[in-house]
Amino acid sequence: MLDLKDLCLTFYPGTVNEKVALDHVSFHVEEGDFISVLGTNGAGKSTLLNVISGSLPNDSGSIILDGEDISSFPEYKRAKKIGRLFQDPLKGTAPNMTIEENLGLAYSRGKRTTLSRAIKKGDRSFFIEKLKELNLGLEERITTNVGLLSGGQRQALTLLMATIVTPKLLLLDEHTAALDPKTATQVMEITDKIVKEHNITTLMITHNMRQALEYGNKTIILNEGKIVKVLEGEERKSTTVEDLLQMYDFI
Ligand SMILES: Nc1ncnc2c1ncn2[C@@H]1O[C@H](COP(=O)(O)OP(=O)(O)OP(=O)(O)O)[C@@H](O)[C@H]1O
Repeated sequence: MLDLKDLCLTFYPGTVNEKVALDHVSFHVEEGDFISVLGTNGAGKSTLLNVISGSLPNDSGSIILDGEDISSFPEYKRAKKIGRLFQDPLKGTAPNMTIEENLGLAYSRGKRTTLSRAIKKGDRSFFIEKLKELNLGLEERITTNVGLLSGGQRQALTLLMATIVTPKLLLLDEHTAALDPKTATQVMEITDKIVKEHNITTLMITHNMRQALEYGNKTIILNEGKIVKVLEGEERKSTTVEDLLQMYDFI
């Protein structure tokens, strides 16, 4: 589904601030893989997701998504295939628009349309069904402005918006890190349910090692812009948080 081939990116090359953020990253992601991405601060995790989504240009290498080389596509074109969530629940929604309007825009992603046309007759009942699945009572608040929602409610809505048209790839950049532990667990469970139901190929950055092992089918560890460990199958099943901490000590 996703092939990363020899991706490189250096910030401020040739200066005293030169920083190699991605160092010949090659990796193959199978369709339906749900991969947790670990690594110390500055390891290159967000840069990797930024390069895949097109918000940062890579210096060299290529990105093949669903058989298509998207390396030269601008970010807006990739956004038709890639859903993305950030740590900040304020990103990804329009606060002065209602839940319904936000969902309408997300639902018409990739189509040239006006807001009034984005929300068509009959969509409301579909949106209400989708909101019910979040189990947060948002279906009762469809005409509420998104700016009035809590961080957790907003993050769950952003997740729904990113997946209401099933993306080829979902990129989650510490999307539960800013939430309190109970809400973070709730949003993580909603994420897992949506990803599994639609078999969405997903990369999820997290600093939560328990979460990294509990969710998804593979874990990769980045260090200094390189993938230094891939955990899957039996090895991943038998890996504990303590094992991961030890791995961090050795990288
Ligand atoms: N836009 C940028 N301009 C310059 N340097 C950058 C930029 N983005 C990232 N970097 C640098 O590249 C390196 C990798 O950063 P990145 O944000 O990808 O790390 P990370 O693994 O996501 O870290 P964290 O866990 O702290 O979020 C860091 O040294 C960072 O300072």
